[in-house]
Amino acid sequence: MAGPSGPAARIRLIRPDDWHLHLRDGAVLRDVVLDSARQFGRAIIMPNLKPPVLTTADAHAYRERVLAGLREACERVGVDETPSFDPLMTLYLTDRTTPDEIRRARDSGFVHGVKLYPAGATTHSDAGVTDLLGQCRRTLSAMQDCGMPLLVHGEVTDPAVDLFDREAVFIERVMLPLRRAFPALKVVFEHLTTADGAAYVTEADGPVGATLTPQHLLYNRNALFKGGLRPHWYCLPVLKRETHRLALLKAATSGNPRFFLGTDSAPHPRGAKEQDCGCAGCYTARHAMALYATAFESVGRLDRLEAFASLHGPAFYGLKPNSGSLTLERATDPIPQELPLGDDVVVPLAAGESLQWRMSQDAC
Ligand SMILES: NC(=O)N[C@@H](CC(=O)O)C(=O)O
Ligand SMILES: [Zn+2]
Ligand SMILES: [Zn+2]
Repeated sequence: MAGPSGPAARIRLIRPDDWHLHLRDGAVLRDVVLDSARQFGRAIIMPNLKPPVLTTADAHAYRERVLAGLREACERVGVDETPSFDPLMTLYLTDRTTPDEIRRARDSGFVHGVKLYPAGATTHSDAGVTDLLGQCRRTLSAMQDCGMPLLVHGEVTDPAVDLFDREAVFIERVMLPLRRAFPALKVVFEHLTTADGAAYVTEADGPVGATLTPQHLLYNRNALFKGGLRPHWYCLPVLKRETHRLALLKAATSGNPRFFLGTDSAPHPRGAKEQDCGCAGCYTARHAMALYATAFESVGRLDRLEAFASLHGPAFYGLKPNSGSLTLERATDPIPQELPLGDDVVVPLAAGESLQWRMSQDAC
């Protein structure tokens, strides 16, 4: 492992986990799942399918499809041994999720979180919650009692609030009242994008954590408009100003165990992004660890990557770190212009750019 500033040719980490991942379903799932399983021992699998993953039974069926998709993907590309990959499932919280469903989820052992999508906030969120403390009190209370984390897309949907302010306003309008009402509820502020969010998570009392994506650590909102409109840099919450990026990078590399890795890798077919009303979501799974290593190295903190990627997440979720390892080596490979995605293609984040790291071939 490199010291705070020493240039290393290789870095070996405890096998990391991805605490925020969209795998989708069907042929798309089969095309993306191996990208994650090659690097990560486990991933929190987001439930925003169409229709969403509402019940423990839905989550069980989806988990089986993920595992079958991984086996098929390995066969197709001729991987001898399927990488060990544990999909940690989640339920999609609605106004109608019951306390009984929460207890069933907890008893299942394979559901590790319940996801709050404020209705209308992001991709496939129309079935989401309309009024968290008005509609979901009993369910939140059951979650608090049985230690089930609430995973939060932290943006208000009020059209009167500027898009770039929606995370900061969410803290005031939703997070603070939620944490006052349920101080022992475990909450993950997903894909944090602002200095306000980083300060909140750092200072909040009680069990609060946050995931950070590679795009929010590496890029600011200029990337959306570099030489023209760039749909493949568009995700929600949207990229912010440079001051916010620097605050997020500081949080990620601080060693504070509340901050951990969550790619939010969210594949959309090229055509769904390059159109009048393009979808939100960046595809980062293929190069995830190389992207994070590039971000950490930019501030001379490769020595903090392992804790962020492999230790803080399991500690928050009450799990052990993985037993295997992952090796990254220096490289200057360009990110491909596109990758297969079902009967279409996906354009990965930063397509055409060169990274400084790649996963070592003997790593999986
Ligand atoms: N992040 C995104 O921009 N999109 C995600 C949804 C989400 O995580 O909000 C997706 O499912 O495409
Ligand atoms: Zn989200
Ligand atoms: Zn997401």
